[in-house]
Amino acid sequence: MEAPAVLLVMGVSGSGKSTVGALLASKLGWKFYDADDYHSEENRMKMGRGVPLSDQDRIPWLCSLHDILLSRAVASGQRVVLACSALKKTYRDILTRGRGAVPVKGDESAKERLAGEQLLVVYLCGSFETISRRLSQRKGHFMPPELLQSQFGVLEPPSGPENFLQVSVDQKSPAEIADAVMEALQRK
Ligand SMILES: Nc1ncnc2c1ncn2[C@@H]1O[C@H](COP(=O)(O)OP(=O)(O)O)[C@@H](O)[C@H]1O
Ligand SMILES: O=C(O)[C@H](O)[C@@H](O)[C@H](O)[C@H](O)COP(=O)(O)O
Repeated sequence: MEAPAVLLVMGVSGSGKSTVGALLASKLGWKFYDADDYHSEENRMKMGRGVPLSDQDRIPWLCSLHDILLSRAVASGQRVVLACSALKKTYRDILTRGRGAVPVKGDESAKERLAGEQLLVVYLCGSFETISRRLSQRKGHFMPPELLQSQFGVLEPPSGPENFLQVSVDQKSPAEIADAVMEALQRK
């Protein structure tokens, strides 16, 4: 398999995406982006009021993550770790291929799309109990812990043919999770 240019660290709120993603980027020497930093003010306010985002709220955000971070970075030879909830398969498809999933002949933007194999999904899975406990202890974040149930409701864990690794976060520290991902990357 071609080495991935992008690691997409995904999972529900509180699964450890930001913490583990930053650790992985530092181990790999890759650029780290946190999708939370790219939400519109409306999206942040909505989540802050305890209302889950809809597809309509998420799709423009995911398209811009594809356009401004992933396709541009990969086209310029950068390697990137992106922490992003990416809860549904269609959201991951948008991150990988942008708004149009299928390249259109004569469409110049097609060359900026990422081949599926260039993106490896790192799925951080964990129990509601563990993640909810961690979220209730997290300070200074706009996402209210009450939205966790809806995140599990929307979650579509990756499955074949998606290019992914799955790591359980229940019994491991962030450093142990990052080490497990690094080992799995070496085996790929
Ligand atoms: N494996 C872990 N073990 C213990 N605490 C963790 C672990 N991963 C993350 N945390 C803590 O849980 C909270 C949520 O982690 P965070 O990285 O913000 O998750 P996310 O980015 O997925 O919302 C933070 O306070 C973080 O320090
Ligand atoms: O699609 C969504 O509903 C949001 O992106 C959500 O999944 C994300 O989790 C928030 O941005 C909170 O940020 P944390 O994941 O860092 O808690």
